[in-house]
Amino acid sequence: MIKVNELVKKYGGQEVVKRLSFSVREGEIFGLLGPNGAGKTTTMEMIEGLRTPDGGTIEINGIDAIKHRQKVKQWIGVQLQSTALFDHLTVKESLRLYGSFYARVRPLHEMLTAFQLEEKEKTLVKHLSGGQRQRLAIALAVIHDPKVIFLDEPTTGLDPQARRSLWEIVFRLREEGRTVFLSTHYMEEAEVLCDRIGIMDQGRLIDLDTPAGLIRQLTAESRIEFVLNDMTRLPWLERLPEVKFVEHAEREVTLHTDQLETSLSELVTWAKENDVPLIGLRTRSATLEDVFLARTGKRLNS
Ligand SMILES: Nc1ncnc2c1ncn2[C@@H]1O[C@H](COP(=O)(O)OP(=O)(O)OP(=O)(O)O)[C@@H](O)[C@H]1O
Repeated sequence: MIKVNELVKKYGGQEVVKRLSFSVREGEIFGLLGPNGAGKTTTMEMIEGLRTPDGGTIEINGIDAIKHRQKVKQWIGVQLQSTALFDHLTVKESLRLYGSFYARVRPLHEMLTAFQLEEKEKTLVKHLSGGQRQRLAIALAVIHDPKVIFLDEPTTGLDPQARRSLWEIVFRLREEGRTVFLSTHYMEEAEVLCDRIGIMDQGRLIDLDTPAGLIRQLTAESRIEFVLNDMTRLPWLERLPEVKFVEHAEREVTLHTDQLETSLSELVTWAKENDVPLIGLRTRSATLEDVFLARTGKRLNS
């Protein structure tokens, strides 16, 4: 659906998007994940036709999106920043106004229902909650029934409940057969929402895969943690099957393993046979946060 090849953007001679190449498949939710300043917005806005690239090509639905901006525009929907909405219009008036820009639009009542705004149709935009504003901003972006929808950090600043309600809406966009291209700096959001994720840092795409695929790439997949009373037992733990190495901070022990189930069942059997209590036993599997740390050397939300 979208093909980007060797995309470059410079500001004042400095490259902020560096020969980026990737594809977004039809009907998927694709996410760009990266810290502030990684170049996500610049990349999205070049694809949307709002900024002109300094190099590379962009294809949308088989058409050169740089040469044929107008043609491509009808297929795409771009979520406005919620600050760009008109505060003194009601929800209904906003939908009517944006609808008037297009020859063919989705019916008003359908939009109000789909975006859970039925009860707010007569409310002024300035009186909406953060979540309602975001839902309206997305409704306005899909009023002309586009094939591809761009959402730039759609849940930034929302509380967990409003965030979840927005995720439902994004899933529905995919169910309707649309392609969703979003950016986020929330790990959990990327993991729950996206079919595939491109990790972006300093203008480059450093990895691209499904969330599970990214996590699988990590060697030390899982950890088993517990408190050990008798530290003389430590050498036995190192010999347990599939345990790669053992760390400890005072009596808090961490076993690193590629095969969580095998190591865990061997550990429990060994502990029972030797009457060793495993205090506060718990397991932890790798997350996208670990992937990000391993690939970039830094934490995303620090
Ligand atoms: N119009 C501009 N003129 C000059 N520099 C810019 C402009 N827009 C962005 N930049 C710079 O380009 C880099 C990438 O910015 P961009 O907004 O694309 O990153 P981002 O990943 O979307 O970050 P954020 O999550 O903060 O929105 C940053 O260093 C930013 O300061």
